[in-house]
Amino acid sequence: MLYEREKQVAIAAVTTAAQLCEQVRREQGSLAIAKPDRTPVTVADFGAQAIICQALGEAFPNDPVIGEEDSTLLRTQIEQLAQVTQYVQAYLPKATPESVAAWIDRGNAQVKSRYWTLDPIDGTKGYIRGDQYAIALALVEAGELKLGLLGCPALPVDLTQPDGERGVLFVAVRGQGATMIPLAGGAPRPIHVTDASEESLRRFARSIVSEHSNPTLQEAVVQAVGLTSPPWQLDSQAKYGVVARGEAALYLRLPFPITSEKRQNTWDHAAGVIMVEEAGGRVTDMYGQPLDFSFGAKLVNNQGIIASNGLIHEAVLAAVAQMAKES
Ligand SMILES: Nc1ncnc2c1ncn2[C@@H]1O[C@H](COP(=O)(O)O)[C@@H](OP(=O)(O)O)[C@H]1O
Ligand SMILES: [Mg+2]
Ligand SMILES: [Mg+2]
Ligand SMILES: [Mg+2]
Repeated sequence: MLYEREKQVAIAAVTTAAQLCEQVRREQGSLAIAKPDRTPVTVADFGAQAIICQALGEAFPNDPVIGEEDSTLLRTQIEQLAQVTQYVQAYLPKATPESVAAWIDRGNAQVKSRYWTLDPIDGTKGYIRGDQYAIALALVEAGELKLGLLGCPALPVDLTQPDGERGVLFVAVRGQGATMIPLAGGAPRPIHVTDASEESLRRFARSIVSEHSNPTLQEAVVQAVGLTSPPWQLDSQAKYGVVARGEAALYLRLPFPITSEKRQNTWDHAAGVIMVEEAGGRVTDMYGQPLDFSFGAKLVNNQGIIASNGLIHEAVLAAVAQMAKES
C-alpha cells in the first residue's frame, strides 16, 4: 500500500505524543506560558513536537517538518525545558535539554515539495480548559495532501455519549479512505460523512473561542441552508473529525471581519482537510477554491474554510457569497 511506512511511523509518533499530552494535563492542569503573540503554549505542546519531530527525523531524514512551535522561548525558561525533557525521557531515555530543543527546531524547516506539517497541540486553549484538543500531523507532496492524522485523546468515540469511551485517532490516506481507531487500541473503523437526511444530523461544528472565527455570520449562513440544530462547539481540528465521521454536516470557519487579510496556518487544517475529503466530504475556502498547501506555514491563497459533507457545499457557498455581499 502507498504511504504504508509513513502511516505506521506517524501513527506510532502521534499515539506516543497523545500519551505525553494526557500525562502532562493530569499532572500540570492549566499551567501555560505566553508566547510573544500572547497565545498560550504548554510543556505538552513542546513535548509532543519533540517526540514527533524526533520520530520523523529518524525515519525520513530528508523530509522537512513545518510545525507550530520552536525552542526560542523554551530555551529561556530553564525550568520548563527541564520538565519537557523529563516527560520526553519516558519515551526517549537519552533525551537531554539540548536534544529536545533541537528536535523541536526540526519543525521549523524550509518548505520543500514533500513536507510534513505538525500542530503538536491544536486547540491549546481547549487543552488548558480541560476540553478538546488534537495532535495534528499531515504529509504534503507537490501541494497535495497524502496522509493525515488527528489524535484526539479527549474526544468521545460517540459525541452523543459524552460519558462513554474517549480517545480516538483519525487516519486518512489519499485514495484509501478515512478511519477511526480507539487510542486505547483496537481495529480501525472506516468513517463516512453524513447525508444529513436525519434531523439530528442537521448540525454544524464551530470553535469555542469566538475570536477565532465569525460566529454571527456563521449563524446566518447555517440558518440559510437549514442546519437548524444547535451546533457542536469544539476546540481544535476535532471539528473536522466530527464532520468526517458524520456527526455534523458542516464545519465553518469564516474570518472576522469577512474582509480580513489574515491567513490561516497550514497546520491548523491540513490533517483535518484530508480526513473530511477521504470520508467523502468536500473542503474549500469561502470562495469555493481548493486549499493550496504548496506554501508551507500559511494558506496564503485562501480565506475562510468550509468543510462539509459535500451535498450541502454549493448551498453553503451561495449563502456565504450572499452574506459577504450584504456585509
Ligand atoms: N484570530 C484568529 N483567527 C483564526 N485562528 C486563530 C486566531 N487566533 C488563533 N487562531 C488559531 O486557532 C487555533 C485553534 O482553533 P479552534 O478555535 O478551532 O480550536 C489555534 O491553534 P493552536 O491552539 O494550535 O495555537 C490558532 O492557530
Ligand atoms: Mg492549531
Ligand atoms: Mg498548536
Ligand atoms: Mg498555538
